[in-house]
Amino acid sequence: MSKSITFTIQPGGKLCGETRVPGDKSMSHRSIMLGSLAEGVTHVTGFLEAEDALATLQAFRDMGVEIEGPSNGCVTIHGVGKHGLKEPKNALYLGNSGTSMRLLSGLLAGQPFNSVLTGDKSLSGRPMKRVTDPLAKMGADIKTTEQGTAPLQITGKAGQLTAIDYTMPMASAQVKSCLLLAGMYAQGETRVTEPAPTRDHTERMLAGFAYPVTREGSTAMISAEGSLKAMDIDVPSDISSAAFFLVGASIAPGSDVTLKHVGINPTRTGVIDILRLMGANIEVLNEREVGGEPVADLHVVYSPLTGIDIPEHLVPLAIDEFPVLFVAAACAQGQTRLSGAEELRVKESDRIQVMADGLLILGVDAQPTPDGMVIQGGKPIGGGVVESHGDHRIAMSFSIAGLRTQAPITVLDCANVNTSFPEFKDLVKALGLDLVCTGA
Ligand SMILES: O=C(O)C1=C[C@@H](OP(=O)(O)O)[C@@H](O)[C@H](O)C1
Ligand SMILES: C=C(OP(=O)(O)O)C(=O)O
Repeated sequence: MSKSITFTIQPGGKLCGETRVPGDKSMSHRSIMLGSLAEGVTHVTGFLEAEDALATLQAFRDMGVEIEGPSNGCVTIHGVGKHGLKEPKNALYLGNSGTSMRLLSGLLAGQPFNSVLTGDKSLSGRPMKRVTDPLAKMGADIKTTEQGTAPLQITGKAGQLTAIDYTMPMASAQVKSCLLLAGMYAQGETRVTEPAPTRDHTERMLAGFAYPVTREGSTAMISAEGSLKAMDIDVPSDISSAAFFLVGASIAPGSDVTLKHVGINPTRTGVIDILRLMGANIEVLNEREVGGEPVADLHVVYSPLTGIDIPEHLVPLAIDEFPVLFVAAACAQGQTRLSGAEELRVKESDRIQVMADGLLILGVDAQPTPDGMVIQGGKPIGGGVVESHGDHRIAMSFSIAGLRTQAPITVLDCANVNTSFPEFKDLVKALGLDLVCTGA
């Protein structure tokens, strides 16, 4: 991947029009995983054709699953059944994708073959003990580096995993999903309790594939009793990608944007709640249910924002949206304070430090704290050159900031936008952002 892609944004634009952002990344990963384990043929539409989801797709091809596509978001998966995966010939390379690595570690722990999971520089620095420790309690054998990072060397323990009753120390859908997938191969009932609600796409999709998974309060439960029946999946647009337009339209006077067919699962809509608390004008229209997931069109019109103390219960429900919410805070009158979000430090980059560094370059008073940020907003924002640190959400967030800076902003190292949203620059330009992409 080239490091030399640069986005340069001229100030003063606004966003107007209608668009459909690409498919949900979390659901795209899970559609490949569960479709591969199902009996029969699963058809997926709306699949996210971006590097992270494609890494998952390639990993299952490497384990012998026949997968057609993707073509225009359509993927056909010829499921091999719960016990049909084959030993991959080489290490499974998962690129930048934490979701792929953590969910696969659980799934592969109980297979009758060994496997190795690797990733790029960013993924190779992210904590994996959060999955390998509870998996070890189930009888898994997974070696990490001394720092608890990838590569993960998995010795398959088919028939030897036992269920655990585990309370997660952090609110993580990746850890929960990893353990539920391991629980499909473990003796007894695996119980995973979350300290706060996290995205529940794994549970919903398992139920869609007719695999028994139950819930008691904050505990999800699964066992090895069951099989997956192929189904058709329509992946809605990713609210995490829609978030760039929700913030962009909210901060740029004259904006008026409609985002079609967005997934509004309540475990994902923290960004709407937070923006509304700040004074944003967002309407949720045409609510419907598609394949077990709520979907709607979102209409957002410019509205002056005010700083708030972000309620901590909303943090896991907006976890990937904080980089762009920091941009909203920089444009909001008064102080915005985020706490309880230390997880942001272990994403594709340290999203607290990297955003604070970039905002300071633009002249925004942004004070990082161990678990969040305090931003004094509402003052004029300058231009300048900021680094994305190879993190897709940082690159797109600073591009959106260009709607309100007083001079051009240049965002370096933007190739990683392909991780989750390759169409970003085209869609945002079509709605009115003056963005020029240079480099190759
Ligand atoms: O389960 C998922 O698909 C994801 C869960 C979240 O990570 P954590 O579970 O580490 O919070 C999120 O940040 C990530 O982008 C996708
Ligand atoms: C954190 C993210 O993804 P992952 O953990 O799958 O790399 C993200 O997309 O913002």
